[in-house]
Amino acid sequence: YLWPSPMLDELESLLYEITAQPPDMASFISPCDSFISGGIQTGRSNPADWIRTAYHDMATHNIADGTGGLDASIRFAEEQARPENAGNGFSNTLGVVAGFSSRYVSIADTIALGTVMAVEFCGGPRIPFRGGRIDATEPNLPGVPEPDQTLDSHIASFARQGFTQQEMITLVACGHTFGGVQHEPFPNIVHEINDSNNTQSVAHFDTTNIHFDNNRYGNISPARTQNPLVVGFNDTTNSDKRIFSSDGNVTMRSLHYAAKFSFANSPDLFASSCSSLLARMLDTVPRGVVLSDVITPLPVKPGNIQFSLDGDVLQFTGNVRFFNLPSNTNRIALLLWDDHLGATHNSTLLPSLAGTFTYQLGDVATTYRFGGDDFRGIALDAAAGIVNMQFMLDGKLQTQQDEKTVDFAVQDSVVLSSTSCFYGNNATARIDVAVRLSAKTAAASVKSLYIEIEDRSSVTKSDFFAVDSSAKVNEAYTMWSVNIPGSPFNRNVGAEIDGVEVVVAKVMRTLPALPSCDSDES
Ligand code: HEM
Repeated sequence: YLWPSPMLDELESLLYEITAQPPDMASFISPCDSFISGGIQTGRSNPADWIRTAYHDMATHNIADGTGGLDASIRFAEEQARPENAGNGFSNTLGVVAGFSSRYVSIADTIALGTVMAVEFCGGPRIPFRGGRIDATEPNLPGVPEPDQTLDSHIASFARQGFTQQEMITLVACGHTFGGVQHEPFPNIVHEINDSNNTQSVAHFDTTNIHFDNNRYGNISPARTQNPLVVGFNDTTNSDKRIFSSDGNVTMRSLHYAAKFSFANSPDLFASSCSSLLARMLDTVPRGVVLSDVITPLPVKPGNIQFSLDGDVLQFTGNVRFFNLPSNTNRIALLLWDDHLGATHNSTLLPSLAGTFTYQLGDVATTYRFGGDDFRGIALDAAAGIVNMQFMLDGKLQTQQDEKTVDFAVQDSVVLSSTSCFYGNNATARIDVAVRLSAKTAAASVKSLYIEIEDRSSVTKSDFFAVDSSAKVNEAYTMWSVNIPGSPFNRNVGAEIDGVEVVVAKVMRTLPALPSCDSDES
């Protein structure tokens, strides 16, 4: 995809700018025995909960009528209360992953991301990730298979979800390499285990229950496995036994004994089968939801682009991240830009404080910031403004992901003014916004400027109240103002530009220390 795209840019960061440090998502699964309320001594782990949550959310899908699928309907209490969703793993999972949703990233996308990360971080393959899932507004119909049901009903259930019998066998094996069955929600399957290292009495599927692995000695051989859904004391609930042996063990043999049987040259058959089937599981969404292409890292990614109009000067700040550049201590890095008057300019890019950083998955980010030594960014002539950026490294223009586009579009139609200020006791702020005269779209969209309060995925908008729309700041911009009563923290100035709603400025981040308005009045 081409930058900018608010949703894909955010998902790309969540997928590739991964560190195991808080507050990143990966910090909850590093190490893989992490659990929401303590470590492995509970017998439980976040990666297992996250993967089971994604499956149970998806398993309501009906391929015939397109209803259900991975749409975060599992967040509704009504779904969690169903017997098919026994246990508190779903609320535990949502308590973590939903925190990474935003106005652009759905909770359903964070559930899918959780599975991608859990599998990859805990020894498994990369699962190709697409974005764009849409959160359901009400619970889905029931439809998650339960261990006491018959094999025929399980085959029918997976067929309804869109998976063949062979795919069912593989997908269950891929999921049940993590975690286990807990006593409390499943007392008919697991007795209480009086073990201070397993306080929640979890009978694990295998001995490596916090790792994705081809458990070659487990599962198909009742003599060798500990899987409580294969060798459980209650044969009615031995669903994995019935599922794994349902084709005479052909699929399980080929997965687990690849080296000995027909897949002699495919030692990673288990990993590759799980990668593609788990991707299909995550991409099983209600009909009509269109997912993006698989998100791969952007080679060049601008970030934190902000403007502040100060008289005739448009202060322009931002940074740019390059992935996996060859190391070069003498690199000459330039930002070039085209202005509204047809001229091209350039400025040397400066190493950012973030510098060079290796992320958890091995991508090396080299980050530069725009502008001078004073950290105020680049002073643009307000009338000339900016239309497009290009980035040049050692004389070579860098391209976007399509390997041909060199332009990175920037909009300066609606920008924050440095005259924004606080009244008296900081209870009220006056936010001044400058609208570019020449921008037809901006002129047309003045009516749709607004202040918004962003709270995770909900956005409350207040219409922009124009105090003085005729005041010209300079030859290029007119000024609009609004008074925000109450705390001005976390307010965005939004605008509709060319029919697309964008956040023009994050008020507090742009102007960390607003000056007092009171001097205006004196
Ligand atoms: C017929 C199909 C299936 C049945 C009957 C079934 C049944 C179960 C049961 C009873 C548990 C114990 C849950 C708990 O104690 O919290 C469990 C755990 C689990 N299941 Fe399944 N499952 C099925 C398919 C799948 C699939 C397709 C996946 C994912 C690809 C999956 C992933 C998991 C995971 C990761 C756990 C461990 C959860 C934890 O330890 O917190 N299951 N399953």
